[in-house]
Amino acid sequence: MSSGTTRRQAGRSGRRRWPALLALLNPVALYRKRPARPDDPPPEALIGKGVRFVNRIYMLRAIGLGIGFFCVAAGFVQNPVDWPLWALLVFHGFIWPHAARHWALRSEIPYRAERRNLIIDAGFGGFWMAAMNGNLVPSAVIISMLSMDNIAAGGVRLFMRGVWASIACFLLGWLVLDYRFMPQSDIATIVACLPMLALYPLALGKSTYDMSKKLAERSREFEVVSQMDGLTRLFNRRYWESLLIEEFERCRRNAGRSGHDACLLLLDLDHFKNINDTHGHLVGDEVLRNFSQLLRSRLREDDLIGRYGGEEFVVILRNTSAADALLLSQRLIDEARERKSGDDSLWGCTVSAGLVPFTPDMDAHYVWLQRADHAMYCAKEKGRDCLVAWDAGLHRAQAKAAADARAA
Ligand SMILES: Nc1nc2c(ncn2[C@@H]2O[C@H](COP(=O)(O)OP(=O)(O)OP(=O)(O)O)[C@@H](O)[C@H]2O)c(=O)[nH]1
Repeated sequence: MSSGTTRRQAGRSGRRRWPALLALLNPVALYRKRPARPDDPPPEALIGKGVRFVNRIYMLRAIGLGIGFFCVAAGFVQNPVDWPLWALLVFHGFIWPHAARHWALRSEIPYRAERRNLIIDAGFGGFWMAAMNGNLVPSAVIISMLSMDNIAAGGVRLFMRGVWASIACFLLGWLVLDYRFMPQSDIATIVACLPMLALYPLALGKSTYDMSKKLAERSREFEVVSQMDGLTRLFNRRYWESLLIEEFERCRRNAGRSGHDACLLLLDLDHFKNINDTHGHLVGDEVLRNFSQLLRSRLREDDLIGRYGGEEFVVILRNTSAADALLLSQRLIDEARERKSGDDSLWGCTVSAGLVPFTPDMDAHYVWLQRADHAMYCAKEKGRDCLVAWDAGLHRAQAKAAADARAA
């Protein structure tokens, strides 16, 4: 891309950003209900959402307003006020946190109600500034703590809404109370603000840390779930193929070195459709789960087992020689057959399998897979319930079949 194009694009996106920034300075736009976007969840999906958010903010609010009480109280001692303001301060410091939580939890959408409570907090902050006649230290401490809350809870938009709420309530306080600008803070007031300065950021930091830890755990869980097949809890095809590519590259790098062999095993349940048709899909699912369990119990941790499709399973036998892989695969097929007369957990299903050791002549990982597929189909053709290992003869047969297909 030319630098001219880049500059033009940057200019365009910059131009688009300006209205958004200006909207943050416009209280009418900030408080106007945002038009619904196509990817918004339906309103009914929001009902009951945000309980954890409410509880988290409750804890912070109880600590913050409890300590903040002493900041404002010190301001009131320095510049005395009438008892209704003291009563309002006691309410805000010690009753409001519980009332706000109760109110939010009883709302249809607790998350939204809690955001509203945060704006009310910011409004109180502005009002206390006016009530303290602009006493500088407590005003700055309270406003910065409330802003920290709002930006942490709802980003710049909630922060700016809070700023406007603070300004409005400051002006209201100015009009209602006999406001005189007295910014000097005496030493007692400054000392009373210190606990808030020291403790509140700690509480907010701890709460943010706990939340990010939980988020990291969630994203790890999601990652694991996205790699798994839901029914069998084996790797799903997409993830397993990525492992196959890695293994293929590893084998290519180590080609010729002993102890770095790997084999690919493709297993398919025979006449599985009959199980579904005769006993129903639930029994079919049970057979798939039982067979996965058999694979898991007989293979090593190191082997990478995946569900390739409906009743097809794939295994990368890592660091396994062709001779060992042959023995192991044959044992699996025998065990599946023996279950017919044993616990019958496979409902009489037998297994056909194709086995292909890695060889350096393979150009790409899918050649390995194609060969395994071909070997497995040869096992089906041989009458099922058996293992076919890839060898030069099969290679020639496949090459001939491919040439015939091309000629036809
Ligand atoms: N119960 C269940 N059945 C599935 C699932 N996925 C695929 N199937 C079924 O597996 C069956 C596979 O049938 P076919 O491909 O004809 O294979 P087959 O009956 O095993 O025949 P051969 O492979 O030739 O021995 C189909 O009926 C699919 O509907 C699943 O998750 N659960």
